[in-house]
Amino acid sequence: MLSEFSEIQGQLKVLCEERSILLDTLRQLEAANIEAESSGIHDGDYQLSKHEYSGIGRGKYSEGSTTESSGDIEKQELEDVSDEDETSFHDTKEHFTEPAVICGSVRGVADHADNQKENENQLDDVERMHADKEDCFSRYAQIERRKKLPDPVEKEKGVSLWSMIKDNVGKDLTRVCLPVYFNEPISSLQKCFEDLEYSYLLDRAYKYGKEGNSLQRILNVAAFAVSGYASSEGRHCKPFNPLLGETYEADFPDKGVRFFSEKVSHHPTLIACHCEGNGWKFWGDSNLRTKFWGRSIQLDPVGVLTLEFDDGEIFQWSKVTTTIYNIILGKLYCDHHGLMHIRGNREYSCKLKFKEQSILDRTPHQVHGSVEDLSGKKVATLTGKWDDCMYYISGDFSGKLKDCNPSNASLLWKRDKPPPNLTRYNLTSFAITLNELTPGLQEKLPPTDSRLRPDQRHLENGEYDRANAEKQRLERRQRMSRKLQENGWKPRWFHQDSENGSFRYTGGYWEAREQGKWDGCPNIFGVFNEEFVDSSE
Ligand SMILES: CC(C)CCC[C@@H](C)[C@H]1CC[C@H]2[C@@H]3CC=C4C[C@@H](O)CC[C@]4(C)[C@H]3CC[C@]12C
Repeated sequence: MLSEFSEIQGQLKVLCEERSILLDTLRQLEAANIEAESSGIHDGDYQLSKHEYSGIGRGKYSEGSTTESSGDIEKQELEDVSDEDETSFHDTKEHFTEPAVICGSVRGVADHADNQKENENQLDDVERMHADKEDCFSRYAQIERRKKLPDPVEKEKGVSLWSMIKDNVGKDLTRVCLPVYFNEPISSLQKCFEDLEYSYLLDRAYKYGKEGNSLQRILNVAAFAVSGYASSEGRHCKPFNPLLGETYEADFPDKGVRFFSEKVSHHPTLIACHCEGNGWKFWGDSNLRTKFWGRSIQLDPVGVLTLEFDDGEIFQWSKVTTTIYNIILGKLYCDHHGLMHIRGNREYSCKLKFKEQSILDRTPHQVHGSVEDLSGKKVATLTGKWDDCMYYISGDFSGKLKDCNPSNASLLWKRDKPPPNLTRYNLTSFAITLNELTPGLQEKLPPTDSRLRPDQRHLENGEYDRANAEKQRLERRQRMSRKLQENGWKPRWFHQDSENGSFRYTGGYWEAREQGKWDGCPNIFGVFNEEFVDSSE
């Protein structure tokens, strides 16, 4: 009896050890994967062997360790774990050439922020704003875009990350690939464009500024800066990490914008973007610094976003911190928190605080802030939620935010309703259109466009096995990227400023597209010489 007991005890011990090894592996995989994907988003093999891996003495990944390791060190270590690497995310920057139709009358939507008397009723505001939006849209070309993703060819599989790792126990853990099932059918190049969903706010800001209402201009810019976060609510899958040199174009005359992005570096992962609208240009590039906290992962975007109006007014800001919670157990969700300072080169600047969600918080996702003039005087107060709407009220209400409620404030932005029949990706109606090959588009695209990436296309079609096979093939290719870069590879459409290191669009993409001249755009998704990959590793 006793010996039986001690035998069971022994078995239990072994099981416990095995469990902790598994948990550890899981964490490393997740951290490396997030790191890899979030900015540029990669997927890849995780070379656990490189990172010393043993059940005992798991160091920084041990459960409950909340000591923050320095971002850089952490990143370095994560880089070692995964061959694929880093995380950088978007920035957006671009130009447009012909100023097109300018959105029509703004019909005094809360036109006089400076006019304290104006206490517009919320409903009125929404109606007016919608009329205003409609007005903008009717002046832009109407384009038929899809309303839903294709129906999946194969049945969805209930793969859990845990079962994936469990199945790999005893096998060579040095080369475990996360299946495509954890991805959403969007690349991070496309995800950058999601920030432009509410670009009509910039059209409106341009118009107000032109009419001499600079306060309304900055209020709409602030609403725009917040609106980019709305689509992240309920999204639990990782975007595809583009291959080095992968590009994405979005010609949306129906929104009056033209957007372009390119993955400009693989080590570290960097994406540069450039967008042109009517009367404005928006660009940026950024990298994500990742900190792993055990149960959560913190992403700190590095880099500056720039918005330039054709009349010379410029605004610059950086994105706030994003934390992804419950990466191991529980329901995964993300929160955005920190201070966003929108600096203008003229009269006004704006400070927005994204409040960190706390367990007891009954109203999460809050954003509050104020617009200041050159003397530092607060001239308007902003309040709202990043996943819902933003309001403003003239004057300084920052101390008494309760008075700044929707009944006496004016609406600046309201999020669009989610599409019917949500899939497990929870894409917004806008995101659903981003990977679509509209009729006639394929012939015009360069061979580097994200829409042509086979694994992403297969995932979108719900062909999971084919998607996985292609993903593994492209990941092998991705492994030569470091070598390529060391050998002097340069981005095709952006150049790096030697002073501040930021990437600016060099121009010429749309012109090349016009002529169908894609010289110097390699077939990055095609067949490649595997021998080269192996020798370059
Ligand atoms: C498999 C599981 C563990 C991973 C799920 C990860 C999802 C939730 C992560 C992966 C990459 C992340 C994105 C990476 C970069 C940015 C840019 C930042 O300025 C806003 C948040 C945003 C848009 C993140 C939102 C959350 C995100 C989509």
